[in-house]
Amino acid sequence: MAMDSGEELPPTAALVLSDGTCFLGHGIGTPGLKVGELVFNTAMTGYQEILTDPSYAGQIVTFTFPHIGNTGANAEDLEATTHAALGLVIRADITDPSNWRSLQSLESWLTANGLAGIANVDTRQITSRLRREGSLNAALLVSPEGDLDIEAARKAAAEWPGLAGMDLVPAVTSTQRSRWREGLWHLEGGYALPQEDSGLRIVVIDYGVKRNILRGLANAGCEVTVLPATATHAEIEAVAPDGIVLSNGPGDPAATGNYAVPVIKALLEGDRPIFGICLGHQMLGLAAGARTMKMRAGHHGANHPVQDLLTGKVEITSQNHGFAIADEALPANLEVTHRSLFDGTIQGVRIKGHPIFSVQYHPEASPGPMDSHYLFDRFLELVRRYKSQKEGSL
Ligand SMILES: NC(=O)CC[C@H](N)C(=O)O
Repeated sequence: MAMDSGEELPPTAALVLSDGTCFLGHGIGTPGLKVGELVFNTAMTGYQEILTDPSYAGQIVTFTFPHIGNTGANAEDLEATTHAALGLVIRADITDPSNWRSLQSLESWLTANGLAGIANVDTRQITSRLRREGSLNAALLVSPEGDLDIEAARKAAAEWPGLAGMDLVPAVTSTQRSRWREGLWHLEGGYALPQEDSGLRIVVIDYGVKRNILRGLANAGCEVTVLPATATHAEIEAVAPDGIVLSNGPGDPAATGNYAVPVIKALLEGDRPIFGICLGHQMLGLAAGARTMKMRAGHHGANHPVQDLLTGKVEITSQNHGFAIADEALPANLEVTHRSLFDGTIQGVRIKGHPIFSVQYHPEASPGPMDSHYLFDRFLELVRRYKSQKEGSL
């Protein structure tokens, strides 16, 4: 194996694709075998937020940015402590940390959190293959002793069923109702206490929610209640929320059909504001009667241009999805509000005549630009209006 230094070392990791292609490299993180879908992410920052986003459950992330490790690892950039990405594929050895927030090196954090990785592989070759041929399943094998059973990895990759049809929400959702109180991280160091109480009560249904969605709502002074993905319509009503957020999450939206979608369908009959994010957006589409599809290579990065069709404005967005609402057979009551300027796919919808909308991307960013934060304001404005109308009619 050719290391960056030119030194030849025996390989301690292998990445074996489902078509049998094998990349050898330097193992990092936790030894063992991980099998999942191989995706690539083009973000230049935020590797810890990416790796802890529960939407990545069942996936191995190839980073196209070559310097991974320079911010080390800290306690603030965790998007969740549940299952998330299985591991990572990087071009060079992990860079030494040189950031004031770093508490430990990326390598020791990976090991402590059970993530596997391979370094010193040609990430450009992997990425161009995934772009050309679409997503592939892969096995990531790490063994510090170098006894790599490539055949076992090849078999595991070939036999992995793939994300289509796979429901991974039960592996990442919270099991109990809880309250979220922490605001957004501030550059001065530390989390902001939520702003003055806005009096708005928001329920977030947790399909694998990222903490920065919860922080954004708490920061705006909302009372945030997090409910498990299996929450029934009655359990949601029992909180008497002024607005509902359907969170991001992993796996195939169509595979959650027997619990989440019927509940969302019932919520659509009501008049409460609803905001869907990523998996939540896809499931909102399903509940409204649309179809979802598996994309070829998906969108994973922090620089995806999206046009808001209502204002004409273009925003640069943070994205992480492999499924999307299909353009075919859209129900008449669903209006497309946002589209990707990369490939024209649907990036936002709203239910005509109702305060209900959703986006395919991540308005909370983490990592990524903050262009889409206005969507939280748009949602909270609808929530405020709903609450004052409700109080006015009492
Ligand atoms: N970030 C998300 O919520 C991802 C949604 C879904 N699992 C997809 O890959 O399309």
